[in-house]
Amino acid sequence: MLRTRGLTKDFGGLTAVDSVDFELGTELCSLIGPNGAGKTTFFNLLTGVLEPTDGTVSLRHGDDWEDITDASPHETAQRGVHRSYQVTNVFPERTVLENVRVAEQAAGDDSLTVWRNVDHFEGYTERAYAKLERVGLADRAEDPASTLSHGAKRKLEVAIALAGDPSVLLLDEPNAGVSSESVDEVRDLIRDVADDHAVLLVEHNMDIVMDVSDRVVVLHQGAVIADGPPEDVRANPDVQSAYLGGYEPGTLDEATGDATDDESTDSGGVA
Ligand SMILES: Nc1ncnc2c1ncn2[C@@H]1O[C@H](COP(=O)(O)OP(=O)(O)OP(=O)(O)O)[C@@H](O)[C@H]1O
Repeated sequence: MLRTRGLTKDFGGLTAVDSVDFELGTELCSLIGPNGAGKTTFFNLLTGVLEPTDGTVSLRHGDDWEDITDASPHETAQRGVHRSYQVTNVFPERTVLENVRVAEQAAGDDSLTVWRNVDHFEGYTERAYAKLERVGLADRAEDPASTLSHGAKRKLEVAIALAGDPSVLLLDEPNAGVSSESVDEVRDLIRDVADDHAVLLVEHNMDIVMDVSDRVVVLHQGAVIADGPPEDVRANPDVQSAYLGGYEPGTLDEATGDATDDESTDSGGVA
């Protein structure tokens, strides 16, 4: 679906992404690696947020590959590559439904009139509602987004990323800040959307990565050091020394240094 060849990004003297050859198929592929490995930079190159120093990004349409290296973020999204962000990206004062409807309109032909609330946008509303049903937020449709818990906000971000029916989903730490009670729900949602989308997931929670992934790619200092099924990657000595550091299932916080926040740190705090 999405392919890179020799993809490279230099920031001054630092090579953040180093000659990466990568191809995402119709699968759930996780991209892991230590802090600073280049994961976010790689996402930014795939989505046109950053221009590469070298290399190409291509998107598959049937038997053909379209070079989208120079496409803007908007053009990349229009071609069916959507992403969710590490940092919450919702309009807090708008309702949950409005947030998704705006994303549907932005993906459609009404991007200049996104906030107009008139009946002929019914189609967008219906499509937005369907996304909320998919992520399990239909009962919160009319609530302001600010009243959602961290976990529910993450689900809303996935619904926003689904708006416009992309073929490729790039999910950037969809579990960041999610309480331990909601982690399983978000994990199930990630697996569910992978049924009909090619998904590239950046995730620090190794239990989730090992559980949901069809394939795991490991970045270290901008380069791919391992690529394969989760069990092979977990057993790879290079990966163990660069990143996992003795990871055993159920011990992720010790392995990655990551922690999940309490839901109460969020503004709304609704479970
Ligand atoms: N705009 C920038 N200017 C200069 N250096 C940058 C810029 N963005 C990222 N870097 C550097 O590039 C390297 C890769 O950063 P990046 O954020 O892509 O890593 P990451 O794997 O996403 O890390 P994390 O897991 O902490 O999110 C880091 O050394 C970072 O400091």
